[in-house]
Amino acid sequence: MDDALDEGQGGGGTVEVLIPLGLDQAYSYAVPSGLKLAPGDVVQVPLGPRETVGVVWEAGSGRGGNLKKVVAKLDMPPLDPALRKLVDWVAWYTLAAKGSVLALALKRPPDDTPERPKLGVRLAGAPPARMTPARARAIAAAEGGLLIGKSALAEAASVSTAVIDSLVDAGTFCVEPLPQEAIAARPDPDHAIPQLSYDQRAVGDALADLVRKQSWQVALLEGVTGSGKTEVYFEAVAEAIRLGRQSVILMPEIALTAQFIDRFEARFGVRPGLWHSAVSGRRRERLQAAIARGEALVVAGARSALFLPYRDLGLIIVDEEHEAAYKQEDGVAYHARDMAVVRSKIENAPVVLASATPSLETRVNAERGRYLHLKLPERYGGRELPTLGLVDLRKDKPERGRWLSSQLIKAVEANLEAKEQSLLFLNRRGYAPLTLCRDCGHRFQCPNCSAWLVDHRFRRALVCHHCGHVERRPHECPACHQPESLVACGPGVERLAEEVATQFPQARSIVLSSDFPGGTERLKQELMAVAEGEFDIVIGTQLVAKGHNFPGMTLVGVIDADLGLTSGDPRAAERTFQVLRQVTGRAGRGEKPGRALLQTHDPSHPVLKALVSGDPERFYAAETAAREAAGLPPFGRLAGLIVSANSQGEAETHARALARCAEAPAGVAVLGPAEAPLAILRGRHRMRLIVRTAREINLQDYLRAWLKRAPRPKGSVRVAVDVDPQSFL
Ligand SMILES: Nc1ncnc2c1ncn2[C@@H]1O[C@H](COP(=O)(O)OP(=O)(O)OP(=O)(O)O)[C@@H](O)[C@H]1O
Ligand SMILES: [Zn+2]
Repeated sequence: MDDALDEGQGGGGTVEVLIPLGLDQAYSYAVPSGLKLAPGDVVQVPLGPRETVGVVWEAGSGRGGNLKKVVAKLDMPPLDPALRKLVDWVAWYTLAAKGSVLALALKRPPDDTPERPKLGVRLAGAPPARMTPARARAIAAAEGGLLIGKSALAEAASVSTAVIDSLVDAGTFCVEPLPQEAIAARPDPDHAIPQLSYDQRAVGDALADLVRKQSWQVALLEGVTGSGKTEVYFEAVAEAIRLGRQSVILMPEIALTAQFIDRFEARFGVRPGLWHSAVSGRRRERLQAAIARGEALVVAGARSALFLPYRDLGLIIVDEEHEAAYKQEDGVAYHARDMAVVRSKIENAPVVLASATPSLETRVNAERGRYLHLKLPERYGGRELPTLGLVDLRKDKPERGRWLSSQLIKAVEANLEAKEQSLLFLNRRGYAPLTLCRDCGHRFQCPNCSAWLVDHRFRRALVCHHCGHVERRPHECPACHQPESLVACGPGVERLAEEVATQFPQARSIVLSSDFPGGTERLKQELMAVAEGEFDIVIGTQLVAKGHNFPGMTLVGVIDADLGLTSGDPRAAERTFQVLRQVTGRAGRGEKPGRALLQTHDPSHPVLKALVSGDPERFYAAETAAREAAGLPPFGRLAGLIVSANSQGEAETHARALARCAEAPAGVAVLGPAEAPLAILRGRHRMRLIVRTAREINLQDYLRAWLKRAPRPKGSVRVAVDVDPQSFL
């Protein structure tokens, strides 16, 4: 730098700064003299009338000229080259603006609720005037004057926390804040070494080897439900800890339950660093800093944990890699599993994709030798996989307005008799998916979307599952004003619960669904209560399908195995296979063997036949052949373009203009435009185009060139590109 140059000339040269907004390019700024900047530095820069945060993406070539100047360098860890490369890569792949991708990496956790210090109690004063056995136990447990968490003390003394409170009131105990929990205590790889089975040991060793090699490799860990995949990938995590390198375990948000954390703690002695939306902003901020310093050795998080500033990432694990929840649907449409593979390559580290039902893409990669294929074909402890049977609903027909076949009812009764748990699975929230007027046929539709409103009795409302629109369920039909004429059509979990209560009045039953008040905290409690055997019958949506361990569960009844097979979505068969295999895999994980009954109107459907045969190879082979024949992923590439606008006319005009300037060289097919299956969403009209190309065609280049030729969207028109679409609505 030449300090002699006068400031107005931008004595410090220039830098290209990327701003975390929907902009694709970095902007040039002058560097004030005296300020030293390097790529990755986080800076404050003027943007229009305001100032904003940005990241130095590269050194500039020019001399300041009349450029605006960088205001300051912020005291934040710089984005290292690996993370910058990931941002560039994700933007290239998804066609999202680079600034939008940067926002994922630079996002500061919300500055929300301050971390509440947890309170503990300590023995401080004289015993209370009135002594009870419970009080005496609590005092005895607090002997020695240590500061103990209130609930921990209550548990140790087997008293309720009310007893502790009463002793605080009496002055026997005093209350003090507990010392702040360490955000990233060092896990001990040898805290509790498990006794692995022969198979588990072989796979665990292979994974630990990959970590030791410190080079890039994708491994598919395919193990049947209950085979101990978690136990086994913990071996790889342990190895990374021994080497002092960081690991990240990605999970679908909902799988980050108390059960997982407890297992981690039992294995490593401390909790992992947790990164998901329910963790307070302050905690996440501290964790982020600890990650950047390399102190947090293991992070368990939802998909956004992929963009954290790891200092020395030595291992990535993607648990339940087949989960659709890994695909972000709004904003930057990235698939966290695929981007995890990208990040592991950039970091030169192994990545483990774990699942009992891998995605077809991953399966094919493993079969063709691109990924290492590690298998756990048996359940741990010699337990058998559940036996699966179909119930033909055409022959064993439930009564009108009911959904349990006589075979399923008998099976549940037998289970109640034997004091074993049953799970009834129905992937439909609410009471009924459709409400109509018996007299005039009026149906309740969302005013903003082309979707029926779902009756939610617990909430006393009709709800749109796409935009969240809520209205009261009226007493009369709004069209013909006939009172009491509205009828519910079809089943939801709430309605099934009603049937269960009538059918099995003596049973303790519970509905588990994501839309009840109380959020994830309540759900965690409920899942725990189920695992502890407090309920006989569990009624649940796909939330209960995976990752949970209910030792007393021996029967799974699938109410509607056909649901999802008829959607016309190219992944319908795969999705159904996965969810049904996962949910039936909840049965028989404890001492007793399990079984599952699947109710269907189409018992000869290939997906159901493959499931019942117990031979997943049969399904994968047939589905692989079908995809190959149709040129669908992973044998071809796919992208969806959604053109949306405030009016049908605008959306259609633009979609047609877009289609007209599409080229179709050999190996490229452009389908549409057609109305999207969800033709109106949140008041916006939607048209869809699909691009399918051969594998060797560079889909991203093709799309970019096309969009460049195409007319700019005007007025309310927006074009959203979705590479590797998972949802086809
Ligand atoms: N080596 C082992 N020693 C003791 N317990 C084990 C061992 N391996 C597995 N288990 C137990 O078996 C059960 C199933 O293991 P785990 O949850 O890891 O299986 P999974 O393959 O992840 O199953 P799913 O795919 O259904 O989630 C757990 O309760 C786990 O603690
Ligand atoms: Zn809606």
